[in-house]
Amino acid sequence: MADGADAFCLREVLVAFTACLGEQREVRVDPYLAGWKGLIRFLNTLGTVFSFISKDAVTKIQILENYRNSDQREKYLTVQSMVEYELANGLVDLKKRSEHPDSGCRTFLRLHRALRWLQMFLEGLRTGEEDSKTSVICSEAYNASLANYHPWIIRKAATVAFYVLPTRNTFLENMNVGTADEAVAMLGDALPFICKVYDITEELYAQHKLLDLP
Ligand SMILES: CCCCCCCCCCCCC/C=C/[C@@H](O)[C@H](COP(=O)(O)O)NC(=O)CCCCCCCCCCCCCCC
Repeated sequence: MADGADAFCLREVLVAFTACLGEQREVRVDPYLAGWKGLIRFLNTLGTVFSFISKDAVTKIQILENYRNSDQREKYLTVQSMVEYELANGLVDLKKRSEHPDSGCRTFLRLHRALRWLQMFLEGLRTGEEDSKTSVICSEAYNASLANYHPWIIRKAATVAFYVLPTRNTFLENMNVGTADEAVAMLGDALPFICKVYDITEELYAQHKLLDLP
């Protein structure tokens, strides 16, 4: 992977997720999307077999960025303000996708579910044996999280794609933060922030009964 301005760096991604957390437990949307964009850049270096995943993620990021660039941008500054604004104005399809198929709330929920996968995957990488298979860590994380929301055909395609992932140490060394051990140390520092972002969002969505948005 080249060392150009676009090269993936784990540090930047983790800093972005850390920057999501506000003092009042608010979750800021811009750094959240920046974190995902960094991850997608990395995903794109892993091969075209992952294109169907990155395309879907990019579409969702774009929907949320469009809200952030619209006249209502302030309402989408944090997940909390987005939920409040969209619910108060009837902008969320609660039972079936119809008038508001791409609400901020349902779109963010898809990334939120993927964040659970990320959390489990990074934790698996952090605690895994040196020569363990990234594909196994990845499928275990996937099966315990996102897979529950995907139809059979997507689960199948994702599982096939995971096979091409390199071994754990090569994967960690590709993160551009030094040795595999250094990457592990950085994951240890950053994972609590990712967990916190996940937990706060989960609690907010549960409180408003939004966890099953179509
Ligand atoms: C390192 C290998 C990365 C493997 C990625 C594992 C996640 C597998 C996700 C498979 C998603 C398949 C694409 C389609 C999904 C949609 O059907 C589905 C539902 O959307 P809908 O309700 O609008 O129809 N969409 C979703 O669930 C959102 C998926 C978003 C996935 C983002 C994954 C980004 C992965 C970035 C990996 C980078 C790893 C770097 C580690 C430091």
